[in-house]
Amino acid sequence: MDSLSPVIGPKLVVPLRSVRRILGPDLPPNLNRICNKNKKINGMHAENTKPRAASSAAAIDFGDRDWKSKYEDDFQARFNIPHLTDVIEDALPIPSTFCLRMRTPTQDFADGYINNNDRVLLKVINYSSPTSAGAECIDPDCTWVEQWVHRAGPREKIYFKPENVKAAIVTCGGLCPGLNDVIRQIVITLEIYGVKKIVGIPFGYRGFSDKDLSEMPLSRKVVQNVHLSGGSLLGVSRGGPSVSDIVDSMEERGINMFFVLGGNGTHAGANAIHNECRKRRLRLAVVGVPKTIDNDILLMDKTFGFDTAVEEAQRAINSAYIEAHSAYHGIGIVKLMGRSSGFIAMQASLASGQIDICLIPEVSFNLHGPHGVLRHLKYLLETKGSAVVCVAEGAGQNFIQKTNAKDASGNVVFGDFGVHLQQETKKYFNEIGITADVKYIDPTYMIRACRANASDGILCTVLGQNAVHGAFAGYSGITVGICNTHYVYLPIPEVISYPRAVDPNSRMWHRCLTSTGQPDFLD
Ligand SMILES: Nc1ncnc2c1ncn2[C@@H]1O[C@H](COP(=O)(O)OP(=O)(O)OP(=O)(O)O)[C@@H](O)[C@H]1O
Ligand SMILES: O=P(O)(O)OC[C@H]1O[C@](O)(CO)[C@@H](O)[C@@H]1O
Ligand SMILES: [Mg+2]
Repeated sequence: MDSLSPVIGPKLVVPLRSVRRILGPDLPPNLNRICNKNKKINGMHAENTKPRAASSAAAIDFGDRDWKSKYEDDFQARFNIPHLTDVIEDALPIPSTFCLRMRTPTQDFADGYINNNDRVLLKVINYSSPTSAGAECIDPDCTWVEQWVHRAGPREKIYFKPENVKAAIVTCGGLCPGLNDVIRQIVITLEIYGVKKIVGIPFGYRGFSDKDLSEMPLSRKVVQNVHLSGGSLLGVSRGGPSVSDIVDSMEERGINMFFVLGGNGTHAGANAIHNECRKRRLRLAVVGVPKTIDNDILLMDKTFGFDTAVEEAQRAINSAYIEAHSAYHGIGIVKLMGRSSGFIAMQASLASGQIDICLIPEVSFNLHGPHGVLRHLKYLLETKGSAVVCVAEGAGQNFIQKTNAKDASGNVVFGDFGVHLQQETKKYFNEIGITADVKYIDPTYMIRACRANASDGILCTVLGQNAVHGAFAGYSGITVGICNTHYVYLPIPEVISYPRAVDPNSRMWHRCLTSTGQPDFLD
């Protein structure tokens, strides 16, 4: 991507020079900030996933009277959801075997099927100006452009005979509250369609290659109460066999419906598996369910487990607050998950109202110096007597020695900034001769192992059901999500082209700053 190209909204790339051509050299301050911010974010996440190659939006000529309709057509093509019939022309639909159990079905009460042409609007704010807070614009005038995505749900026609289906479920990456709820709902919904052969692949993609691991037969009876505990009934792992080995194994096992629960990495794998299946012309549906406690998947309102994490984090924050408040010059530090995205830290800080400083990977800060975090802690002790800090795990990595260590999936292993901050805080107050009682709480794995709360329980239920509806409808290479409170199907590449991050220019981050009252910690 042209390093001068700002990303104004997700992946809508407008070359900066064309913005400048229209607006002149002086960009509105907001747009300037957007440009700078995105350069920073793209650089920061380069290790993980590269931003998608500039789409045709990069070549938009705003002088063209039809640019808007061309953009909308391009968007529609990008968000088209792949279907088995794209490569298997003779795949014929049959009437759905899914029906709601009504003792007295009436004509008025439709079967509840979704029309294939139903769409959901992805963006709902019509920004009147690029300078409007948090504006996501495509052109310099911030013209309203419609971006429609496919509505999820059961279809009247299906592309699999339930008696011929062997469905497999896998959970990959780290744990996340709600995994069991999704597994449970997939199994229950498959059975309602009439599927008898349902298996779990143990310990992520590794379960396809490790000869000691055997498939776990699944049924409503097996999964009935799994949602009452956290973790994954199937186990999780990072790393594993190659895509072609996975597809070989699926062919051997006779799997023709594959449900993949995981984050960005898992979805990259799922999409590669889908492409390999297409290459082999297999009648096999691959459907993802985004699992990321960090909430770092693009375009969705949220991912399951995130709400639970924010809720559970309150206990740690409250403990840190009580410790800090009860000590003479107490400072509480809480570290929360978020490798490259500070959503949990931001939302947990907002929810608690007890945080004085929230540090996230997306926003740079100084530790030392007249405007640094430590100096502000001193001010807080002087004025309030105590302070509570919430840090996302990916924050402040520039202060820590890099190790080059990677996990089995190739993700960079981070240093512990929470511990570093604790040590630096102690050292700082020691050096300036002020008493400070520093307590550090790292609740990350306790949070991740929780069972889903009620709101995540509902989200998991709907996502699990829709994953099955999507597979039966013949879609493959898709994932399910919630956009503007409606459930949708999205093509996998569009949601994983880079990890979703907190926008430092967003209303939500501004609200967080308003709530904590923290300065910007920059010189
Ligand atoms: N680009 C890729 N292509 C194929 N498979 C991949 C790719 N990236 C990751 N994977 C596989 O996906 C699985 C999970 O990846 P990863 O460990 O990154 O977790 P994740 O899905 O991103 O979830 P989390 O949010 O917990 O990190 C691993 O088995 C890994 O080998
Ligand atoms: O220690 P593990 O299992 O590799 O998982 C840690 C990672 O998982 C995540 O929660 C994402 O699932 C990250 O925030 C974190 O870095
Ligand atoms: Mg990952």
